Amino acid sequence: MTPPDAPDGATIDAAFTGRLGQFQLDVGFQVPMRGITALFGPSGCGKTTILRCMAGLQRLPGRLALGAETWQDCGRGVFLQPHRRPVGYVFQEASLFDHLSVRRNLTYGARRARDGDGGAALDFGQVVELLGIGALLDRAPAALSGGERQRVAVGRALLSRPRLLLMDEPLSALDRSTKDEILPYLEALHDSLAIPIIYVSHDISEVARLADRIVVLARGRVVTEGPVAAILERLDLHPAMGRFEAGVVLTVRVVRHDAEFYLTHLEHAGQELVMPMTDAAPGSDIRLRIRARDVSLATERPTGISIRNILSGTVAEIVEEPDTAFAETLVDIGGARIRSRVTRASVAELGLEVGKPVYALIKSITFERRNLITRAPREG
Ligand SMILES: Nc1ncnc2c1ncn2[C@@H]1O[C@H](COP(=O)(O)OP(=O)(O)OP(=O)(O)O)[C@@H](O)[C@H]1O
Repeated sequence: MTPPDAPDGATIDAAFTGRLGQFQLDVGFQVPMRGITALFGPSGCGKTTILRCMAGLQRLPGRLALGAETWQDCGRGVFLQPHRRPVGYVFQEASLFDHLSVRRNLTYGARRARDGDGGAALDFGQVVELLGIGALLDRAPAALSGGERQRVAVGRALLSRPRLLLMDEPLSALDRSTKDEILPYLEALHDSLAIPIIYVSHDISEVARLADRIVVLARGRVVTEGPVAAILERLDLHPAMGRFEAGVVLTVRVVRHDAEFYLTHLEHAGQELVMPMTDAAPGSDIRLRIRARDVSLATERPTGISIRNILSGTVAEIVEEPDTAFAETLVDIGGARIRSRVTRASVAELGLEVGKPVYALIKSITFERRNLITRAPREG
């Protein structure tokens, strides 16, 4: 299945300004018309409102263009009504018709598309295969698990032949293990679809795993926007990004598998890493997420230590957090950077400063399978 890709350089250009009760929205962003763009930010920052504006469900002054197609331009009196916008919308809770089978729920979406406006066409069989819902077709929605319901909701949205897929915290109502079950399907969507996805989430590990780009929001405004790897290594975004889950994504090459110890050996810029065995093929690139709190620093290469991943690098940045015990550091390991959260006391004791050679110590165990993507990130 190789749907046509968006024309090179085509962008989604969105800008909305307006007041809703006490809330003031004033946002503008331009993102590639391909891949997954995450809208990330704390509760109440305006993520859902932006999606609703994009779908035309909320009418605020502004502008929305997909490539050469303008859906809204208040300056020119253009406002495409919601039912005329070829948008697939997936909500937190799948809103399926309970009296229809899964098959009829899916074809309901497909029927709507016949007099629709085109969009990246996927046929019924392709959608069913992509989402692994073939065995569910004759069931009633009441007989589905939460994860299965969400997959059917995504399938229904896709069969409406959207030109834009809007997903509003599609995993947040699911428990951890159901999330893990559904994430690979969302990754598959990313890899097979030409349809751009705007993905709302306040879970940074989900965003790190799925998204190509992040628009960081706070209090109705865009704090910053850019490729996921570049945004995640920014130490100055603490207030907007949260501390506990802070970390980076690192693209590494799979070198070989070690069946005896059940490990996979990886390589990044000439340095070796290991992780619990994955099924990714040797030679392929995978994406790891490494949390700052899982990385320690040493000024000499330690010996007699159980940690397998010891990467040499130099300190690129240090941000001490006033009135706390902690400092965030960025270590350049040759082309990529790793974040490490250490105490300010360690910074002082080890004499850490920009340019100082250090070793970043990462426990193998932190490379969890759910933090993996078997592809290199697309950066537009
Ligand atoms: N129609 C409305 N009238 C008044 N206030 C509104 C309206 N719609 C949204 N708001 C307010 O706008 C703010 C942003 O809401 P929004 O749902 O977009 O946030 P969010 O970032 O999606 O939050 P969450 O992550 O909790 O879903 C909130 O303070 C909300 O109460």
